[in-house]
This record gives sequence, structure tokens and C-alpha cells, in this order.
Amino acid sequence: MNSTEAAPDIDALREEIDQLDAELLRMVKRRIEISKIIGAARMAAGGTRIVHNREIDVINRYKELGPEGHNLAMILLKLGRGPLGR
Ligand SMILES: C=C(O[C@@H]1C=C(C(=O)O)C=C[C@H]1O)C(=O)O
Repeated sequence: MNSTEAAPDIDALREEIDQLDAELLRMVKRRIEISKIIGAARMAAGGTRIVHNREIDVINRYKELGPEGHNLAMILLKLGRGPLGR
């Protein structure tokens, strides 16, 4: 940072992070809920618990974040499968 740049407002930025985390948590919880509803409906209709091509699409979506994006996609998929999810 050179002398003409203003120092970032750390408190305001932290507040934004806190809001983003709250929003992300809400969205992840809703994603889990939806994933479980779809999975249960498919299994009740005699289908599979997992749809691989759909999961590949999800993984590809997060590729722009690099290797951790892959990990993040895997975590989201696992959360939707519940405690027995692999
Ligand atoms: C939600 C679904 O069921 C499973 C969960 C997925 C997910 O969490 O994104 C994707 C594919 C399926 O393995 C679906 O088929 O769309």
C-alpha cells in the first residue's frame, strides 16, 4: 500500500465477512435440504442414491477455485448425503 491509498476499514470488511458467512451457511443448509429431498424421492421411486453425471457437473462448477474448489464441491455433495454419505 503506498501513502496515497487509504487504509482498508477492517471493521467494515469483517462485518461483510460475517454477513457473507451467515448467507453462505443459510444457502449450504438449503442445499443439503434440497439434495436430501431429491435423493429420498429418487430412492423411493427405485432409483439410485447418487447420479454421477450430475455430480460431475457440480464438481466442474467449482473448478475455477482450483484444487480447493474440488474439495468444496465434494464437501457439498457429501453433506447432501447425510451422515452415511461417502
Ligand atoms: C440432488 C441430486 O441428488 C444427488 C445429489 C447431488 C447434489 O447434491 O448436487 C447431485 C446428484 C445426486 O447424486 C440430484 O440428482 O440432482
